[in-house]
Amino acid sequence: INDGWFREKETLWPGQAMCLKVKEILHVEKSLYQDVLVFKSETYGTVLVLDGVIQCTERDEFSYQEMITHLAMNSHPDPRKVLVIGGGDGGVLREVIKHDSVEELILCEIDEAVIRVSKEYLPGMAVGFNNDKVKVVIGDGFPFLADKVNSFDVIITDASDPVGPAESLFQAKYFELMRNALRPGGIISTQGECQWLHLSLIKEVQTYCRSLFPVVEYAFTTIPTYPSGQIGFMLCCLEEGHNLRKPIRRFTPEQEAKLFRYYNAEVHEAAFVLPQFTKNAFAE
Ligand SMILES: NCCCN[C@H]1CC[C@H](N)CC1
Repeated sequence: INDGWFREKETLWPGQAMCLKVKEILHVEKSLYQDVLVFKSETYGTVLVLDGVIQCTERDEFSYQEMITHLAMNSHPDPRKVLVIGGGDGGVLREVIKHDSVEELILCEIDEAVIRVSKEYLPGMAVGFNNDKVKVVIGDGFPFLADKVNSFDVIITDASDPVGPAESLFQAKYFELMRNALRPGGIISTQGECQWLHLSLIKEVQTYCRSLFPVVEYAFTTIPTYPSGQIGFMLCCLEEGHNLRKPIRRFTPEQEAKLFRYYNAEVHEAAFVLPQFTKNAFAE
């Protein structure tokens, strides 16, 4: 941070950097896994930064949290057992519990500092922890999944980027573990990076997902403070021929107006409509 601006300089998006004007630095810490920074921005509310990368801001986090969650949850007929890998800020938990069908919700986060800091500085996201359906495990999602079989209806991997603690969550083996942990008809939704920046990585992930799942789709959402203003999701389903592009469960427009700020049934469908350059890359 200099001259009062935070600059998100990162080799994963060379030659560009998102800047946010800083009002006040709230917390700086070196956790067991990463550098943790929380600051109050001038125009995006409180911001959580891990290893110099923006994870969420109060003003636009809902776009990512709602889409990574409801694209999967509304594609499943009756999601009862849900697992979140990562997601220590609590935002995905807040979204999952909007579905009454959920009986058991486990969150496996490697870094307790993220949960602690989110509870202190991001109450609007950490609200997800205040629910008796939620069970929190502090640990690495990779070994956590290693002994899970036929256990979850939906698995959401709310990861940071594939450098640092989340690196293993982008490997083929990890997707195999998620597949084995799913119950029949299970669905996974993972942080799928950005088509403007990481098309080769997305293609790589898509290729090994296609070797593991009968249905694999990429969707994306707009979010101002992520690199290039948008982020994608890889959605996979174990059920042959299942069309993930249309929600099979939906809330009424009145419920959507009350429950969401980004997601709705039309946005669900629109999220899978891809620009030609991405379609061309995926067809190669
Ligand atoms: N719930 C926290 C979201 C983490 N998602 C990622 C953060 C870092 C970004 N470059 C990509 C999305």
